Amino acid sequence: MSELDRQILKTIIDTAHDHYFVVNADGQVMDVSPGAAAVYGMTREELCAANVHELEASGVLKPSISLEVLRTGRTLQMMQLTATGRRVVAQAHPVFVAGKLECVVSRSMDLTDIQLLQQEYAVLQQRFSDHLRRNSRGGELSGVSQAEGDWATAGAGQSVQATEQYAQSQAELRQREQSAREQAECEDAALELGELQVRSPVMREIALLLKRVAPTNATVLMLGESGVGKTAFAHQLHRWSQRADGPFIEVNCGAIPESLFESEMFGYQAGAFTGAGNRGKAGLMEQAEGGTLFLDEIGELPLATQTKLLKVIQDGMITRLGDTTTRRADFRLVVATNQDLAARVEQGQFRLDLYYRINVLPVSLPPLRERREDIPALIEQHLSRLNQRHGRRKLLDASLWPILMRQDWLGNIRELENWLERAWLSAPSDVIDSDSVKTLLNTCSTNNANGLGNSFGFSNDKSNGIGVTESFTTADNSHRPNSLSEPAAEGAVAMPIPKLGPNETLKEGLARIEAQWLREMAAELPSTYAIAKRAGISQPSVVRKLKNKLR
Ligand SMILES: Nc1ncnc2c1ncn2[C@@H]1O[C@H](COP(=O)(O)OP(=O)(O)OP(=O)(O)O)[C@@H](O)[C@H]1O
Repeated sequence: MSELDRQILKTIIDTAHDHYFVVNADGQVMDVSPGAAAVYGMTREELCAANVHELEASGVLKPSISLEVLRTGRTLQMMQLTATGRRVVAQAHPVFVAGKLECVVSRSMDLTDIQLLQQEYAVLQQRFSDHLRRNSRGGELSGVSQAEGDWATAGAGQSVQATEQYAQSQAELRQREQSAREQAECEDAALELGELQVRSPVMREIALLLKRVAPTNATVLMLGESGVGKTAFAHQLHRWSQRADGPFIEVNCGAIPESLFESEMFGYQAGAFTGAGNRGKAGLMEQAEGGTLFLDEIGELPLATQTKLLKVIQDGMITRLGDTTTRRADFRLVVATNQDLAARVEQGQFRLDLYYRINVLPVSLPPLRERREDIPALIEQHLSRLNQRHGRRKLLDASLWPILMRQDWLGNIRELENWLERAWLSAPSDVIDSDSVKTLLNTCSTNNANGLGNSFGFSNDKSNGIGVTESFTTADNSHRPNSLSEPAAEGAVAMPIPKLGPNETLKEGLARIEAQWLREMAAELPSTYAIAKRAGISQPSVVRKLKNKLR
């Protein structure tokens, strides 16, 4: 390479917006671009004297993409979190000379600034439209608003003033952004959320509300679809409450047979019934003494059982089966359901008086598709759990993030976790990329036309080998998956949209398809637990659906 070529290359690297890393086959850093220093929190000289093994071990590179490329010999792209807290998307390419991997060139782009700019842009746009609205109302502009209006509509002669004002407004925005970040950090610390990932404003509001009501003894009713986190938040409510040192007793109302409800919940005296034994047993309500009793799937309780539960709630007393003495019920009641209890009351399937008793503090947890901001943190947390559990360190390729963010996750967080586990297990290497989970991508649920479909809602971009949405035709159903419990065959990713019957409503059509799915799964899978796992819903929901739909 001539001196001129070298200088041209150096100028390109030194002045490029992206940051470059060049690493030799042993992982020794050969060169970095000057901008990399700020992103990785070390000087260029320090970085050039280091080895990527050390940089990864000390947390400067989380993870080192160059190491992955040295291991796999393949081009990779992934998200990195740097030691200075910046999020970058890194791309690394192996360089082969005569078939031998000689070095890795990686290029990273700092997304933190882009995100900041997007936020600034949104705020500026908002200001601009506010300004237009004020103007169109013909109102007088006040001092500050006048300035805002001026830069937004400045003509050529006012450009210097407009630029200064723009710079000032940017500084203000940065300051606001910083204090919002600090406030969020303070809130997190105050909330002590433990394992719970709560990023979306709506979930932060809910968490704050729950923390506020935790010290009271008020009954909380958790509402929301299956898998949204009702149990997880009930548990957190208990941890925040003054009963945190007491037990948290979780009861799945859908899983207790009606005939056993009383003995399970209230307990029994010695000899109360055949087989009761001679020592008696404390019921679940007694076991919850000093703590929290969490009744999940409360909508599943039969009417007769609802009456017995209501009596305990009203009287605050428990009587064991076969006993004459009563004991004080000392627990905080938290209940949950994914059903529309008000509708069940109207249909005569749920007691109105019990409904009022439990509907003291209703808290609705929105489905994951309505708070997609929570998805990245949930994925990161579960991935790190899986890595810990299996003693490996698999990573998610950056190309998968937007795909996973787009999914509707009809089974909510449970489905997301199950999917991730399957992806983790299916990926042959330490990088989970769209190639290694190609068939699995079809098994994510999405809110497509039939609302139940397992086709992945990609665009028609086939270039990445996964974005195919065409339906099967009757003439070509050779790609159709054989069964619902198996992922679709490679290359076949969409299901045909079933037609509604001539007089069938949408609701009836959906129920018919759901029943058909369940029938097929019940025939193929060994247990309701296996069906629940496959369908991404809870096991009691499966039992209830099988009972209702297959009648
Ligand atoms: N905010 C969260 N952060 C981290 N994990 C969560 C969060 N919310 C829920 N999860 C996890 O998602 C999974 C499903 O949550 P959970 O069992 O609480 O849902 P649910 O609404 O009670 O479901 P069901 O109605 O089917 O009983 C669990 O593994 C839980 O730990």
